[in-house]
Parts: sequence; structure tokens; C-alpha cells
Amino acid sequence: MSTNAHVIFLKRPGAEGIPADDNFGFEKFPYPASPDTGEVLIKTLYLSVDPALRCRMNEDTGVHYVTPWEIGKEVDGFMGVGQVVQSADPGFSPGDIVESQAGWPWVAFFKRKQEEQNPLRKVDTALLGGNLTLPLTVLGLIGLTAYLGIKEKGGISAGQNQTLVVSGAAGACGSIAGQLGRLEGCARVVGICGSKEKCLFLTEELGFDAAINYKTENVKERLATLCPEGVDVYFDNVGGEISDTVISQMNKNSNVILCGQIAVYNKDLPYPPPIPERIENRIKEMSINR
Ligand SMILES: NC(=O)C1=CN([C@@H]2O[C@H](COP(=O)(O)OP(=O)(O)OC[C@H]3O[C@@H](n4cnc5c(N)ncnc54)[C@H](OP(=O)(O)O)[C@@H]3O)[C@@H](O)[C@H]2O)C=CC1
Ligand SMILES: CCCCCC(=O)/C=C/[C@H]1[C@H](O)CC(=O)[C@@H]1CCCCCCC(=O)O
Repeated sequence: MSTNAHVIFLKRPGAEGIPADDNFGFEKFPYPASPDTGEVLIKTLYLSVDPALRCRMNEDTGVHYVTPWEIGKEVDGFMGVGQVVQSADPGFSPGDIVESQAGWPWVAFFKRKQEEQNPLRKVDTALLGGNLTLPLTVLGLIGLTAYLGIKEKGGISAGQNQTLVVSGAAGACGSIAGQLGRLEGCARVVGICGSKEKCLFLTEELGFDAAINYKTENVKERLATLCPEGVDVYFDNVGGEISDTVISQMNKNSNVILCGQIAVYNKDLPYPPPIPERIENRIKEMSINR
């Protein structure tokens, strides 16, 4: 019989801990010969490795909708894409491309029961142009997060001469959020990211007006130059000092879209992590929605 293999969670990084290889293990085990009625056998093709998974390494993630990983148990991510190998479910045929919340068996087959909480969905590959990772990025939760954030929380209206700043701007969510902000009508879109190459990607390929490299540039000074009329919308992926700096330059009645706080995920803090008192005060004084 062929063997399956999966990633298991061995130990938590602890307070202020940087994740390391030895937090994880790799285990082999037999995989079932054929699916039982109502089950399908799926080969993992792609798994989404998301920043929020870092929070699942803690004993408590701080939010009810993201559960902590259990020691000694299989690691599961938010989403994955696979291919049906065998099916005992009339809704699926061998060869179908499917997506679901996925465990992490590495390059191996696994057995998946249809579950109400975590349905297995067939992917319409005709929409993907051959790129099977799209359900994990722009056409999946990432794209939806950027879209809903910008649409529902941004307060953007065309013709209002609004300035949008995006942190984590070259990442999955940020790169989509910046482009959507432009399409919604922002007059100026500025991205903050961590390398020269990423800055060029934002300005030359994605249509951002400007980009700030937070590792080599003074974010406060560059923002003041690039956003002379202040910041109206802030799509916040990172939190920490960068966000404190942006919020300090936001206008009255402006909007922070609190998408994530990656800069503080290695700290043992509840989500969303607390912000300095002076920033809290500014948010109140300026009636900033966050
Ligand atoms: N609310 C929701 O439902 C969702 C929230 N999120 C959140 O959005 C954020 C981005 O996620 P996603 O786009 O998928 O992630 P990506 O992995 O695509 O991008 C994350 C980027 O963040 C930057 N980064 C990492 N550490 C720091 C730091 N200390 N300071 C500043 N920048 C940093 C890095 O780029 P660089 O080189 O620029 O530093 C990194 O590549 C995360 O906070 C995530 O939790 C994501 C999906 C859904
Ligand atoms: C714990 C901090 C969460 C910060 C917000 C965040 O990053 C959300 C992350 C999303 C991820 O990148 C893609 C998702 O699907 C996440 C949100 C949905 C979580 C559902 C999880 C359900 C479960 O664990 O059973």
C-alpha cells in the first residue's frame, strides 16, 4: 500500500516567539485504498500559507473564528486546491479540481468526507486560464477580503480627490486592495512595502502612484511628501509602528480598513492588538473610523 504523509504541529513558539522548523513534524501513514460512500480521495495540489496561521500556533488566537492548532495534530490551513483521484460521491468525478479548507498532507492522497461546515467545492477551471492557484488568491478569500474592505469600509467615492495608503502593499491582499481603490475612484494610491523590487512592482505594474520602502526610507517624511492633503483611506495589513505613522497623517472622518496586523503576530497579544494611547486619542479626536 502507498503511504500518505502529513505535517503535524509539535510545539508552540511561545511568547514573542519566532516560528522555527522544529515547531513542525512530518509523519507518514497509510492512505485508504478506496473512498467509502459519500467520500472522495483528493490529491493536494496547492495550499495557502497565510499570515494568520501564525496566530493558530498560539494557545489562543484571540478571535473566535480562527482556532488554535492542537499539539500533535495535523496542521490545517484556511484553503487548498486539489484534484479528485477517486470518488464515491455522485457529485464528483476523478479529475475534478476542487477547493476546501484543507489539511496539510504533502504531495499525497487523502480522504475527505463532505462536511457541512467545510464544503468541498468544484472549481470551474474554464474561468482560471490554467492558473489553479487563483481560487486561493484573487478569486478566493484574499480577493474577497480586499474587495469587501475597500467597498464596505473605505468610504471611497469617485471625484472626492481621496488618497489611499496601503501597507503590506505588495502582498496578496494589499496588491489587490490598492488596485481596487484606484478603480473605486481614489485620486492617489500609495503603497508601503519592504523592498525596491516590490516598490517597482507597485508603481510600474499595478498602477500605484507611489511606493515607500519602509526598510530604507523615512515613512513619516515620505508620506507627508506623497500625501500633501493627508490620508483619507488606510488599508492596514501590518499594524505596529507603520500604522501609527500613517494614522498620525489621516484626515478628519477618514477610514482605516483593519485587514490584518502582521507586524505584531509574533507577539503574544490579543487580536486586534492594542495601539498606543496617543494613536487611540487621535482616532477619537479626528473621528477616524477603524
Ligand atoms: N481579515 C481577513 O479576513 C484577512 C486578513 N488578512 C491579513 O492581511 C494581511 C496580509 O495578508 P496577505 O496579503 O495574505 O499576506 P502576504 O503573505 O501576501 O503578504 C504579507 C507581507 O507583509 C509584509 N510584512 C511582513 N512582516 C512585516 C512587518 N513586520 N512590517 C511590515 N510589513 C510586513 C511582507 O512584505 P514586505 O516585504 O513588504 O515586508 C509580507 O510579504 C495579514 O495581516 C493577514 O493576516 C489576510 C487575508 C484575510
Ligand atoms: C487571528 C488573527 C486573524 C487576523 C485576520 C486574518 O488575518 C484573517 C485571515 C484569513 C486568512 O488569511 C484567510 C482566511 O480565511 C482567514 C479568515 C477566515 C478564518 C476562518 C477559519 C475557520 C476555522 O479556523 O475553522
